[in-house]
Amino acid sequence: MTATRDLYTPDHEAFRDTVRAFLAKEVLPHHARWEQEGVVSREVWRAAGERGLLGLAVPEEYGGGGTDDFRYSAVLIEEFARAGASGLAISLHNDIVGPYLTTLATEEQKRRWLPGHTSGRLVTAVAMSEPGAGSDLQGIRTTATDEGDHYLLNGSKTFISNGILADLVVVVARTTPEGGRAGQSLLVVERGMPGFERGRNLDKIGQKAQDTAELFFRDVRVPKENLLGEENRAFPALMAHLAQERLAIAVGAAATAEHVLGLTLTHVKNREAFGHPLAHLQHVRFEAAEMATECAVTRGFVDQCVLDHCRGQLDAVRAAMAKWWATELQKRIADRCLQLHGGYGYMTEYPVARAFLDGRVQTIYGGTTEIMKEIIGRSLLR
Ligand SMILES: Cc1cc2nc3c(=O)[nH]c(=O)nc-3n(C[C@H](O)[C@H](O)[C@H](O)COP(=O)(O)OP(=O)(O)OC[C@H]3O[C@@H](n4cnc5c(N)ncnc54)[C@H](O)[C@@H]3O)c2cc1C
Repeated sequence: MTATRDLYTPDHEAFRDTVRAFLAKEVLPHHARWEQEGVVSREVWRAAGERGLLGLAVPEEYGGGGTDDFRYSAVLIEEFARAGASGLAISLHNDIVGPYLTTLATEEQKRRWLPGHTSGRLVTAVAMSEPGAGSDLQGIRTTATDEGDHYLLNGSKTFISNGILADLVVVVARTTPEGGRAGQSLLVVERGMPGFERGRNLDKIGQKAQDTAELFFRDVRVPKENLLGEENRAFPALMAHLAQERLAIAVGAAATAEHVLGLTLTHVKNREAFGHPLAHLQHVRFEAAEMATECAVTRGFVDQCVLDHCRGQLDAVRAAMAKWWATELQKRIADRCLQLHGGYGYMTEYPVARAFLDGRVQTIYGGTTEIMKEIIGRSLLR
């Protein structure tokens, strides 16, 4: 079933070995405990930094990997997906927050934040969503009022990944009341700033080891030195990075779908009913055939998008296509594979059950399937 992939070189595959070794030693032995605790340890972030897995795209002078080759990120994401290691939000840190810091930060800010980002000393998050604004980010109500040498930040955010552990949070706030999209800015809020408080670690149906939290800002004095990029220019900055965020999610979705299918093929070969392995049933063979075909077609498109992204040619529309298609596929495959496991599929000790639960959010965060279709539809019917 495995097709040859032209995407990776031996160097990428060597990096894959590093990631696998890290997962086997530092992540998987602890994951069940983290799921109970609702959060991963700080030590695992440090360990990831020591192994060179953080800040792959950050220049070496700040302790990063110094590569602009997104395929290394793709390898990392694939291996985390295959391991079912949904607790450590490493792709969020590397592929989503990282680019804001590397492309928008001043030299002084880079020196302040990037060494911690790459060593795992500073866990990062991005806070856009609010109780009243998710898909429609124009509705953001968090305000940052100019007070001379600082902004006074007020408002709240919700569903923020790494929300409990984060030491640096890139917050989208309104700096111009009537500016619409044009009136928003990015501020970096640091752990310990007076008035910055965390709410509950939210109780989710999946990704149990991942901390997802509400954040509250009450008269937080954010120094002007913590403005990231230009004032009132958050929207173009967000748009510039969304394609990579969506591609990263699509890469994980394609890898998870393949992995879950692989587990299921093994299960139906071993599980007997009516005197034969389930795999002898034509229905099961057709299920397997359809799913394997869908995975293979998806893999081709997602790999092409990764290559396009490496060449600087992935546009928002194709990233949206990859995101909605691959995550909807992941959802369908997890559901069908769970069914083929029968009652065992409903037991959380089985990886297929966890994949079903952990993967459900993939069609929601990073822009919902419906918003992806809006982006694509608009581009076609403008
Ligand atoms: C586990 C988890 C982690 C997250 N991590 C982060 C994070 O780190 N940082 C962050 O900022 N946010 C994060 N989010 C928030 C996430 O990005 C939002 O949940 C998502 O964008 C959807 O917004 P919403 O929940 O407000 O839903 P809504 O916007 O209220 O949407 C509800 C439904 O309406 C549909 N809908 C909305 N508008 C349209 C439209 N124009 N056309 C058609 N249908 C539409 C949506 O597709 C959806 O089905 C996270 C969410 C979850 C669940």
